[in-house]
Amino acid sequence: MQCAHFMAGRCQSCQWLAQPYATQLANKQHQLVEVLAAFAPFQLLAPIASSEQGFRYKAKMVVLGTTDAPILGIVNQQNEAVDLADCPLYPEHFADVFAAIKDFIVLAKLQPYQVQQRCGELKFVLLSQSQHSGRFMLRFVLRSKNHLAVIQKYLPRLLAQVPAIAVVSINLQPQPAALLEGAEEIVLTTERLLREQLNQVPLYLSPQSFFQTNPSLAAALYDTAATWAVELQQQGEPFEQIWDLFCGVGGFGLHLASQLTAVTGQQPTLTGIEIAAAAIASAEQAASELGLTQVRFQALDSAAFAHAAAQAPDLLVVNPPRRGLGDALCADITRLQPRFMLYSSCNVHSLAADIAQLKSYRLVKAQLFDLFAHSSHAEVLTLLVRR
Ligand SMILES: C[S@@+](CC[C@H](N)C(=O)[O-])C[C@H]1O[C@@H](n2cnc3c(N)ncnc32)[C@H](O)[C@@H]1O
Repeated sequence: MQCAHFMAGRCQSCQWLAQPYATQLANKQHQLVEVLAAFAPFQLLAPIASSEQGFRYKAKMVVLGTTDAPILGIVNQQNEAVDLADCPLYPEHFADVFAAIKDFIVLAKLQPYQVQQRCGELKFVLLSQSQHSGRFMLRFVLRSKNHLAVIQKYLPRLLAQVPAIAVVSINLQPQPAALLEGAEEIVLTTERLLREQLNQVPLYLSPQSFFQTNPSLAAALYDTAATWAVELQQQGEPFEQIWDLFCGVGGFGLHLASQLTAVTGQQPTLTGIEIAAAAIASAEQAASELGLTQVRFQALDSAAFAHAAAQAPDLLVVNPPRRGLGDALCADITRLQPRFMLYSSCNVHSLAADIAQLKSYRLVKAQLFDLFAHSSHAEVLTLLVRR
C-alpha cells in the first residue's frame, strides 16, 4: 500500500507498512507457529490474506483545527495535527463523505474540542460503512448537548448532499479524559441501525456495538467457522446445542445456525451471550430475518452465564476481547466439557494462555485471518476437541 502520510513520517499508525505485505503475513504466521508450538501437533492452515487497502469499515477521526478549517485525523507523535481524510485504509468514498462532513462542521459552527484548554465541543467523528449496501453510519462525539439544535437544523442539508448516510447519531462524552465515546447516544435519523450483510447473513450495526474491523475477512472467518462445524456434523457429530459466547451482533452463531440448517435440514438450538444489550437486539433482528426460531440471545456476562449453567452445549464458540477467556470461564468450560470448541481470538498470547488452561482439550487446527493488515495483530480461528 502506498501511503503519502507514512512516507512523509506524518503518520506511523500502520506500524508494519514498511514491510512488503507478503512478508507481514509470513511473519504473523511464523509468530503463530511459535506461540502455539506447545500444543503441536495440530493442522496449521494457510493464512487468509487481506486486501492491502480500503479494508476498514470504520474510521475514528479526532476533530482538530478550527471551526472554519476543521481537520479530521490524528495528533501524531510530533504533536502535529494530521488530516487523514484520504487514509488508504478506508474504502474509496470515505474521502468524499469526510469533505461533506467538514462543510457541515463549518456551517454548523462546531468548534473542535481542545484538550489542553478544555474548550470546544466536537471531539470525534466516527464513520462506518456497510460493505454490502455502501450506506454509512455517522456519529458525532460531543462534549455536551449545546449544539444539538444546530446539528438538527443543518442535518437535512448534509443528508441531501450525501444520501448514502443512513444513520446519524450524537454521542455525549463530557469527560476531559481521552475516551473515544460516552454512554449516552442520541440517534437523529429514523433509521437506527446500519444493515450489513456478510455471505447471506444480515448483521445489524448499532452505534455502540462492536463489529469486526475488516468485513471481507470477517465474512471469510465466519464462513470458515461454519464450514468446520458442517464438516464435523458430516463426520457424524450432530450439533443440537450451540453456544456463541461474546457473540456481538451474532456473526458466528448466525452463520453456524444457518449453514448447519441448510446442510442438514435440522435447526440447531443457538444461545448467544453478549454484554452489550444493543448488540443482542441486533442479533435477534437478524435471526428473525433469517427465519431462525431456535435462538436465544441474552445480554449477560459470558463467565456468569457459563458459571450458572448445568449442561454443556455440543459446540461452544468463543470470541472474547483481547484479554481472552480468563481463569473463571476456563474453569467452567472444563467443568461443563462441551465436546467441541471453536475459539476465535485477536490475541494469540491470551489464546495460548487459555488453551494451556483447557487441559482436557486438544488443539486440532488453526488458521490465521489477517483482519489487521499493516499491524502486528491478526485473528486466529482454532478448533479444540475434548480429549
Ligand atoms: C472480539 S468481540 C467479538 C464479537 C463477535 N463475536 C463478532 O464476531 O463480532 C468481543 C465481544 O465481547 C463482548 N464482551 C466483552 N466483555 C464481555 C463479557 N464479560 N461478557 C459477554 N460479552 C462481553 C464485547 O461487547 C464484544 O462484542
